[in-house]
Amino acid sequence: MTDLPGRRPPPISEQTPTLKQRLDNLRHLGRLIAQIWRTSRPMTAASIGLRLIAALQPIAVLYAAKLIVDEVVHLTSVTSPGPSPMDWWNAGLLTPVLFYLALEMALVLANDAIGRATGLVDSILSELHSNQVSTELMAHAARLDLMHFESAEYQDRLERARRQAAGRNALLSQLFGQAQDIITVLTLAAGLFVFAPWLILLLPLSFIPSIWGETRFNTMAYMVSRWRTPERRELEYLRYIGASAETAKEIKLFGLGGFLIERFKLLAHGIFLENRRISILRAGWGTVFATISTLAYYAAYAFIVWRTITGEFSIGDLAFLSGSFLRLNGLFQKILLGFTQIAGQSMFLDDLFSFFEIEPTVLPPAHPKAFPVPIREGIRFENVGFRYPETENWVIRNLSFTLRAGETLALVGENGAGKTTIVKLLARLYDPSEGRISVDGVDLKDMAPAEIHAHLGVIFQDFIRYSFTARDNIGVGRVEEKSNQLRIDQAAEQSLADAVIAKLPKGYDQQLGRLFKQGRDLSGGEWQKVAIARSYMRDAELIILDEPTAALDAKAEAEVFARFKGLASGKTAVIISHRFSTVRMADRILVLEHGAILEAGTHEELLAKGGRYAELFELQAAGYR
Ligand SMILES: Nc1ncnc2c1ncn2[C@@H]1O[C@H](COP(=O)(O)OP(=O)(O)OP(=O)(O)O)[C@@H](O)[C@H]1O
Repeated sequence: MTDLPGRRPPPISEQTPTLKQRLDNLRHLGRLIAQIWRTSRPMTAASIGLRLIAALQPIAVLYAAKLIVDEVVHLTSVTSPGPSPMDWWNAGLLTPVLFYLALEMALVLANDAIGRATGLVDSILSELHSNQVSTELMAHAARLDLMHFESAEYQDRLERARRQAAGRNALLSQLFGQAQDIITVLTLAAGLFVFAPWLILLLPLSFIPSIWGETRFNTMAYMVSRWRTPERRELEYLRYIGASAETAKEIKLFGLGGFLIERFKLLAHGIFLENRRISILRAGWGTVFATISTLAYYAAYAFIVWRTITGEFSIGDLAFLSGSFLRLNGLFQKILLGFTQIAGQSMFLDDLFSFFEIEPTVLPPAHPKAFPVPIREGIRFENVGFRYPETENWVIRNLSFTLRAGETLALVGENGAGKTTIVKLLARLYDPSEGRISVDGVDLKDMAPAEIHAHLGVIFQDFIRYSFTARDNIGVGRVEEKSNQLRIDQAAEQSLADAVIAKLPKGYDQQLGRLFKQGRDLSGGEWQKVAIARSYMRDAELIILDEPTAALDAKAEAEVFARFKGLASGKTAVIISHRFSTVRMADRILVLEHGAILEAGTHEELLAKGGRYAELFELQAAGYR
């Protein structure tokens, strides 16, 4: 098997990742933070700043509570100045306790406000970040080769990355929240350490088992999700064909609903069972670990109570220490679980960032040459051979021919003969595995793909039916000119799309397709005319129509071609068609078989030769007699 170019080994094999691999994945957090920072510096700074302030609040509140309790205890032992609060106030006895109460209230109020502000900043930042990831993802996908989109492995990776683009929002808050909790823990631990240093030793007992459990179950969940990507993609696909406008007709007529549902159920059930097993294990062990942690807390509590009874701690100390210990215990668990969750999430981040690591292989050369305008000699294939990545078979081998400047060349051949592949090579969507393709002597590899594409007008048989307006459907053929109505009119006229648009209630402003409200669907042939108009938007030196007229009726086809010939006069053109009425209009015809040329010549020459072309032509003509 040939290896996929631009590929790096899958980050994690079918085995559970080692500790080193897990730590390795943590490096993605740096990239994530950089990405968040790129998204919005002020928002990121605000989120961090607010959390820093909030981190100090718990110890401050606990300490205020301790002061209140100690003051109350003290007040219970003083001689009462009178029965009413005013007597106490006038005697100046209430000032400290009221001050502490006001302090605690202010701290609580401030914390509430900061919490809300943080939530607000985070939710805005999350949305911005999610948009940022999506745009970076689309921008990177646009840089990749066609090869990447035609390979199942890359589709899996793209799918995983796409899921991460939307699914990592919680990670942002979690990451920053983690930093906040760590600061809180440090302050609380410092307080605890001052009063009862060795109480801290009890803490690990309460959190270590939970950490172990969480790490394990996170990894298991990730591995299941990773192994199951192909199945999940199939589920998505089944869901799509089972319930979408494009497929409804055929699914209904073939009565495939039940079949698809069964297939979906079978696949979904397998994934469900695995997920359920992990959930049950997680819940069971979670209960055990939570019990251990509660036991540790009460052991510490009993100790503090005893020291208070013996008079070593004040009642305020008791409140402060038990409060600190409780919070510390909870926070420790939260932080460490947070770490394992973050580590778990960073495995998913690997899916996102490893997609960004895929590099295009069809690259512009260091010193790209310009596409020859106009083409003077022609386009030459010299001993071209091609295999699709990861396949053994040569789709094209030893192919040599010249597409002369100004000539219309038709490619004819059975399904799978390699016609579309030749077009992909001509457009430098792939580079040949062997041999060379040149335009006026300049190798295609010496030109930047974008430069080549700028001089091509290509319409593939599986062209896109954009759910845009009619105007944009044509205009995107050349985005810079998409508001140039004159040009759009011309392109529409040349491709006969003008009549299609004239029939639409809103003309050029009509939304096409069934995807959106008020969209209007077109017939196959009408879509094709719109698609051909798109290619006419370009000042193409080379026009390629890959089965452009398959859905057109005979009259429309004759007309489209008459115009095409008019438009293509002086331009070099390639037509792929199974219709001989189209093919015969070409200046020259290449008959392909298994990626090699079987016959070549004009329609008349090939008929006179009495070879394969004549045979196929007769076969089709007989059908009309
Ligand atoms: N992305 C791909 N990966 C692997 N093999 C491919 C890929 N695309 C096409 N092929 C194979 O290459 C061969 C030639 O395909 P191609 O699409 O060029 O044929 P074609 O002559 O255009 O056929 P048709 O008349 O049916 O459109 C086929 O056997 C096909 O299975």
